[in-house]
Amino acid sequence: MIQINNLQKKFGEKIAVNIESYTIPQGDMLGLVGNNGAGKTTLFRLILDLLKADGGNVTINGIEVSKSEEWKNTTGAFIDDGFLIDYLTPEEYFYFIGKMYGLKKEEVDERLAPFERFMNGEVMGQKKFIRNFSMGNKQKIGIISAMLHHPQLLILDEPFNFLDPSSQSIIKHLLKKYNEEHGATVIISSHNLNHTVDVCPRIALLEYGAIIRDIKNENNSAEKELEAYFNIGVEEEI
Ligand SMILES: Nc1ncnc2c1ncn2[C@@H]1O[C@H](COP(=O)(O)OP(=O)(O)OP(=O)(O)O)[C@@H](O)[C@H]1O
Repeated sequence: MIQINNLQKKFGEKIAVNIESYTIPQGDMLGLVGNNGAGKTTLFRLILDLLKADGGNVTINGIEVSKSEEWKNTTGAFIDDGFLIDYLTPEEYFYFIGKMYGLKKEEVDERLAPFERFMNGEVMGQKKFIRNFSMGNKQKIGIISAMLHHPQLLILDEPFNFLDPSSQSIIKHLLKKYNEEHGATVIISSHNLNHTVDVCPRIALLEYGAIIRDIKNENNSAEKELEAYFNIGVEEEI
């Protein structure tokens, strides 16, 4: 379970995150949506202790993320390609990540198998360093490496970015399956409302750093509410 308490982060005078209280129970699949600059990435960085909060805290299973390393073994994340190691090939990178979590080469291979269609023959065996891959393929490498150790908490910032339509569809399916089969908490952010309502039974809408709506989404029921929110003012201004 993730608990957010009075979490605040400012950049100068700009409030990036300001969340009084928010709970994400284990096993939830949560979509974070919000306009550019709403605070999605900053919130992820605070959850992952990549940024120091100005106030408040985040706990994962009761552990305050900034005060312990324990949650790291059971958390996987891909925020941007800064997470990757550019001078390795994807294979070298996957085995390196596997080693970190005590996985043998064969175990890594086994865990890569379900991603075969997602990789579409363009990731493995290319004899190419990660730095020379396209943005879409880097995105794939990052998502897969975040999932390799079967984390109980998976955080992906804009996982559909740079992916072609069929890869978007495959990763939607894989994430849903992962959440269901592993009982893992999965949190994604996205500007793609269709994908978000397709895969996330719960959706948090961020505005100026605050969660202004916590939407239950059953059979795409959140679609209309989200479309109404994101269309506000558009007709008047055009
Ligand atoms: N390192 C930083 N220095 C200064 N301001 C920052 C920094 N990181 C984020 N911000 C500001 O904090 C606010 C929230 O940014 P954030 O990147 O979290 O939003 P986002 O919802 O992820 O946006 P997008 O959808 O455009 O990716 C924005 O106003 C942004 O300009």
